[in-house]
Amino acid sequence: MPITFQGCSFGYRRNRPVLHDLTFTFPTGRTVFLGVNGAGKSTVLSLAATVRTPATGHVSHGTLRTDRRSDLRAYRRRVAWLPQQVHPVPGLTVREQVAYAGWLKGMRRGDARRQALQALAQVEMEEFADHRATQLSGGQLRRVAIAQALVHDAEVLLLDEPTAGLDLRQRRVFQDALDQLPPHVHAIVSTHDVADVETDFEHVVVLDGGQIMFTGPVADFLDHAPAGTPETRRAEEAFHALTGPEAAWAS
Ligand SMILES: Nc1ncnc2c1ncn2[C@@H]1O[C@H](COP(=O)(O)OP(=O)(O)OP(=O)(O)O)[C@@H](O)[C@H]1O
Repeated sequence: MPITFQGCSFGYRRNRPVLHDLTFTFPTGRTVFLGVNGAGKSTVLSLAATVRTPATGHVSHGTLRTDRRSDLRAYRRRVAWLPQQVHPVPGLTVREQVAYAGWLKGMRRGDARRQALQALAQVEMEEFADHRATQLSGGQLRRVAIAQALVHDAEVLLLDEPTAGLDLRQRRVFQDALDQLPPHVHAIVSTHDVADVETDFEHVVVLDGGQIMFTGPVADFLDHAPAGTPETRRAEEAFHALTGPEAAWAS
């Protein structure tokens, strides 16, 4: 089941609105979420994660709506969120931090501890399970945060720049973890890295100035690159064609 935005508007205090009456359904499967700095990607993901509340409208997953208090608990169990800023929890080991994330999502303590090890293995961090989370490098901490998103059986993963700061090998490990998700689990991954869009994702969503400029399969996205663009630059050029000055003018 997809995540749907219905008439969502949102602005940070006193600033001009970031989203205005956004109505949009994210594709299912593995979706890459693109946009220039400040386009509104993190804002969209945080609304879908119920970390922020839209001024108007709501987000839904199936019949569950974020504006119905009685739905919130069940909605949050279905949705996992990896924020851009990741913080270690002082005093907790890596395994405890991941298990804690699962417990917050309603898992039993024992299940959360067991699943935490499995999630850490998915990001090659099991050897750090007993280390203090505060002693990790930035990239290691990000991998722990990915494990936090994977630990409970969410149906939608909202991952905000999960590979920022990861080395090439760990980017591949992350991608393998995405590839191994069960078919009913959907991932929305925001990134500035368009190089591997074709191999790693099924769908593309492009946001610009809080508006959806494109949504569709990767092949259709790549078709926006000007004719004659070399294969290796098609994703980048397609992105520029959709978000460049002319695209902004046309909208
Ligand atoms: N906490 C905040 N307070 C005020 N304004 C904010 C805050 N967070 C984001 N903004 C503003 O909201 C707009 C959208 O920001 P957002 O972080 O959602 O974009 P983004 O596409 O995720 O950008 P990036 O790629 O740089 O992470 C920007 O103009 C930004 O300056």
